[in-house]
Amino acid sequence: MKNIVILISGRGSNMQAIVNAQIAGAQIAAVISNRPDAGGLAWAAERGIETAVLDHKQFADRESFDLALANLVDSYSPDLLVLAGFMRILTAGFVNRYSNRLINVHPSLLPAFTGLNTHQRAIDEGVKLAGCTVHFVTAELDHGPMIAQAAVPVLDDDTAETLAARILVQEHQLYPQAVAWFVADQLQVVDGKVKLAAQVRADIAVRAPSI
Ligand SMILES: Nc1nc2c(c(=O)[nH]1)N[C@@H](CN(C=O)c1ccc(C(=O)N[C@@H](CCC(=O)O)C(=O)O)cc1)CN2
Ligand SMILES: NCC(=O)N[C@@H]1O[C@H](COP(=O)([O-])[O-])[C@@H](O)[C@H]1O
Repeated sequence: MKNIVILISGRGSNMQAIVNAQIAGAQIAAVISNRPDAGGLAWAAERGIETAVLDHKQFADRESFDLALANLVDSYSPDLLVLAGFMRILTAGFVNRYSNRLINVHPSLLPAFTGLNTHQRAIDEGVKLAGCTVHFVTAELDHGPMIAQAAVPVLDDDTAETLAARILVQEHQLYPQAVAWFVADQLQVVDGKVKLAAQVRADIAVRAPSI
């Protein structure tokens, strides 16, 4: 059984999708928010999942918040730390504690549109495809090794809200799948890129057919 801790900042719809997926081999140890008013906290608590709040506004700086957050997270002995609508940029010190076991879902087709307001920026740029990316988190914002992506069309009459809603449907399918791959040890980071274990075996077979 792998322990999963999920960090949220708001409604937590991706957290809900992961919980509802009832992933074999996964146990949601806790849901933690940096915002006391995060709607996802009540949703998780109503389902018997342990919740906690660490209000970033109560800390003098990012480093002290991240240190307290790491101590809280580590109290649940996570095998995997999942960012699900978590809206704080994490320090290198925090990220490096969870190398290759810290993931995030970002609402764009990375490397396009890192940061915030991705939907409006995609519309403003006139792109015809948008989507979401699940990736390992590194110190450099939204630049970690990508695990999976899903694309949706951008329609002429899209608003940021309509595009966000279309992408969210894909997030709710993609993120639980990515978590399930991690829990089943199907993910490997090779030269900074993520390969599914089966694909890694296939790649080796192609390069060395004599094996
Ligand atoms: N070191 C990293 N930290 C985080 C990453 C990452 O890849 N590396 N991913 C983000 C998630 N994210 C986009 O997917 C993201 C979240 C928050 C922000 C941001 O600018 N936050 C502001 C506050 C915004 C707010 O409170 O509404 C801030 O932290 O000052 C950008 C991108 C999670 N962290
Ligand atoms: N940069 C992080 C970011 O923008 N994350 C995005 O927040 C939305 C709400 O998530 P939620 O419904 O799971 O709380 C989701 O679209 C997620 O991709």
